[in-house]
Amino acid sequence: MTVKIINQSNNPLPAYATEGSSGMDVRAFINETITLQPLERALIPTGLFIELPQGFEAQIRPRSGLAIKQGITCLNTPGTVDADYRGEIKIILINLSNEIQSVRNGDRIAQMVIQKVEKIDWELSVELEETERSTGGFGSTGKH
Ligand SMILES: O=c1ccn([C@H]2C[C@H](O)[C@@H](COP(=O)(O)OP(=O)(O)OP(=O)(O)O)O2)c(=O)[nH]1
Ligand SMILES: [Mg+2]
Repeated sequence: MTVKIINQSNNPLPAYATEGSSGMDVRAFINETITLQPLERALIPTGLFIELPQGFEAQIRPRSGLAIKQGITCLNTPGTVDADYRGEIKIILINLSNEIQSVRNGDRIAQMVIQKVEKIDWELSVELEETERSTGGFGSTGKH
């Protein structure tokens, strides 16, 4: 499947790092280095605009390396890019470390996973089918 993309940045297009990668790494498109204080968040531009077909979404997910090395993650993970969104894709990063962190132009700050999405119609009911779990949740299946 091909998807239309506009790239207003000076960075390469989001790309799968390996043949088996689920996500394409997405790069920051910024004029100046952004510094994030502990617990500070920032909306980081990418310079990217996409045209997804109906029935798909793009998820914006954190990168594990950034999370473990720098404590940087996506605040709204997984971010949802709707199929009908035509604006610039932006990444909401937050610094969950105790140190000041920097984001530079071209840094791979997140990854984008393209997913199929089902849409449904509600069938308003007063009763639901019984199951083994029934209404049990929140640790109801055991102690460990
Ligand atoms: O990490 C993200 C998440 C969302 N978006 C864009 C695409 C998405 O289609 C739009 C709206 O996102 P969302 O539905 O999560 O935000 P909202 O607060 O519900 O805004 P809206 O009322 O515009 O739907 O913002 C991004 O660029 N990056
Ligand atoms: Mg919304």
